[in-house]
Amino acid sequence: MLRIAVPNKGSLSDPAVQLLKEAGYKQRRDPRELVLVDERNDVEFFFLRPRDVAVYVGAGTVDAGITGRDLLIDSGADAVEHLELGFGGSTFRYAAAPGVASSILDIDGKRVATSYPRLVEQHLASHGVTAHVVRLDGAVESSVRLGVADVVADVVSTGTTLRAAGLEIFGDPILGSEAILIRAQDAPVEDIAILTGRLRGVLTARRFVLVDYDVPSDRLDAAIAVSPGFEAPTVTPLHGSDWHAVRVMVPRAEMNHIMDALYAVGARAILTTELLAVRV
Ligand SMILES: Nc1ncnc2c1ncn2[C@@H]1O[C@H](COP(=O)(O)OP(=O)(O)OP(=O)(O)O)[C@@H](O)[C@H]1O
Ligand SMILES: O=P(O)(O)OC[C@H]1O[C@H](OP(=O)(O)OP(=O)(O)O)[C@H](O)[C@@H]1O
Ligand SMILES: [Mg+2]
Repeated sequence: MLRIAVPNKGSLSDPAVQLLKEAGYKQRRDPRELVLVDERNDVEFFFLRPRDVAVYVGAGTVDAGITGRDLLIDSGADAVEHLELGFGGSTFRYAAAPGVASSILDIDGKRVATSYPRLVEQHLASHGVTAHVVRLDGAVESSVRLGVADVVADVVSTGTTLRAAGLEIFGDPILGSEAILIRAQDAPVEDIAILTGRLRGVLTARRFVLVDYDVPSDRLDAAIAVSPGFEAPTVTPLHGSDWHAVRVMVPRAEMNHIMDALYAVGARAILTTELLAVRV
């Protein structure tokens, strides 16, 4: 039975559970459940602290897990990124009071507060900067006001928390992070092929929609040129007429522009449908 680690709390937990549900897996009803067996899919889910997911995967006690790229790097675990999951996006940045620092080199000799000490130590070392890293559990932004650090290094999403603490981002981003599926370094990729295929299927279904339209046969090539589709469009002659019906996968973000362009070349009865899951 495949063993998968899922974040039990924090920003990654709800979207991870939602993704697994859409991929056809059973998920827990009670947030106090620690383990859930999905017999039908031959998978066992372990609900773990997001920070600990990489530790278990690295130790090989679970086959794969969902975590953040920043958490994976900070864990130092022997696990590798397998698939980007398209949620939980953030950047990891340095910040300080205005005027204190403008580049990473200005951190030299200062105190840096963070909940991601390994990630920050690696980053400082790779730039030849020596600093004193102060490890905190959270609410890192308060460390400057409270006098335990000169600089913070933390997850930034909207930047609201930093602004509220009177801090300003400086230097280049340390990391761009998002939720990822990880696996043990030397675990066979085939073991998680079905899981990977299902997750990819949901991610593709979220990015694309299905567009159907009818088009006069002499406009067919022009219409196909507007949206060539994922591979090639499905084209069917309409009975007793010189029209064709076309079905094509279109990036969700382009959907309205493509519908406008199809209408302009003579397509009619243009319909867009949501996809639930896809195998390509
Ligand atoms: N706004 C955000 N705040 C914190 N983490 C975020 C945010 N957006 C995305 N993430 C990602 O979520 C992961 C951190 O999740 P984690 O559960 O450890 O912290 P959290 O969401 O801040 O929850 P907690 O309330 O336990 O601090 C990281 O991969 C981080 O990049
Ligand atoms: O850029 P923003 O949109 O403001 O989000 C980023 C903030 O959110 C998280 O804190 P969280 O609320 O999880 O508290 P914590 O620091 O105790 O983890 C993170 O650690 C940052 O502080
Ligand atoms: Mg947090």
